[in-house]
Amino acid sequence: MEIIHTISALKTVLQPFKKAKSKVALVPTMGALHKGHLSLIEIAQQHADIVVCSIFVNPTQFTDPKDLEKYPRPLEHDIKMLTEAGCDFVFMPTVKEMYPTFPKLENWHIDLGNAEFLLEGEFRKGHYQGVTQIVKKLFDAVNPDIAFFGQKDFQQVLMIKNMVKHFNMPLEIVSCPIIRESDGLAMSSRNIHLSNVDRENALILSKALQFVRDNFEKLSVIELLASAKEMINGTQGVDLDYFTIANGETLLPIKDKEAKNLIALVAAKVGQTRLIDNMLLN
Ligand SMILES: Nc1ncnc2c1ncn2[C@@H]1O[C@H](COP(=O)(O)OP(=O)(O)OP(=O)(O)O)[C@@H](O)[C@H]1O
Ligand SMILES: CC(C)(CO)[C@@H](O)C(=O)[O-]
Ligand code: BAL
Repeated sequence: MEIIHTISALKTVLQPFKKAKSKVALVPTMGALHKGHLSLIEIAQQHADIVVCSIFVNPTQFTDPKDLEKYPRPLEHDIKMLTEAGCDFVFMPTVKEMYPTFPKLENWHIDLGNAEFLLEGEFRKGHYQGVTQIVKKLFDAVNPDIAFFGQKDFQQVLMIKNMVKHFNMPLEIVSCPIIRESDGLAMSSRNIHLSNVDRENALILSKALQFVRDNFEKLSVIELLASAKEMINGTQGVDLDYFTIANGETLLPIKDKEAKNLIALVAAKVGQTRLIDNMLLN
């Protein structure tokens, strides 16, 4: 695996593959890799000839400076994992490489639709402008044919698809299943911050989602939401931001269960760590 730090070096190494019409995949990450990330690499390998993984902790998508500061950066571990996974290139730029005027921020604003302001967008204001700003730069640097994202960040996939439409970018966006620990906790780089007690408490998120999925036919939306919120609010040390059953395209809460493409989404602070999770319902 080759490690690349600059956009120009990346373009140079990828050029022969483009010329040969090889299919190039991009898996964007912020590092601190776990099996969830590796599953994206594996799926990318099944769809493309060349897989590029980017590792970049993007400052413009963080709304909480403490969250940015303490974001884990175990680079050697990440390189070892990607090498073992057979990834072809890892792109690890500096902040200056991606944002030449940093700390002065570039102007960036695109219309991502109303869903930008819901759920994560409500609790992390401006988050999806920062996400789409860096993902556009990564797409421009790699020029991939296909890019892979996790369903764990469900709203992020929607926002990136909207960004791709906005710029008419000729690439395919693939959403990949959530990889969980054996007890149900969704894998996340931030899980590393959980104490033993937090780790135990965090299970209530996937349990509440599973409850909703298991009882979706039996109970009304009101009953499902009441029970799920009761489960979470009844767990000490867990502070719920939202639990919703929403339309998977608009992210608006549903009133009845008739529609297709429904999803339950949750975000909560467990101890000092904010976690998100979701499950498709039909
Ligand atoms: N458990 C998981 N299963 C599948 N994909 C995942 C999982 N966790 C993260 N991903 C995906 O990996 C990509 C990179 O995510 P990122 O580097 O932010 O990791 P993360 O574990 O989501 O970290 P955090 O949630 O703490 O920011 C994203 O597309 C994300 O959705
Ligand atoms: C897509 C992404 C790499 C952009 O920084 C990030 O939001 C992530 O890891 O999900
Ligand atoms: N996994 C989404 C990136 C973030 O939390 O900022």
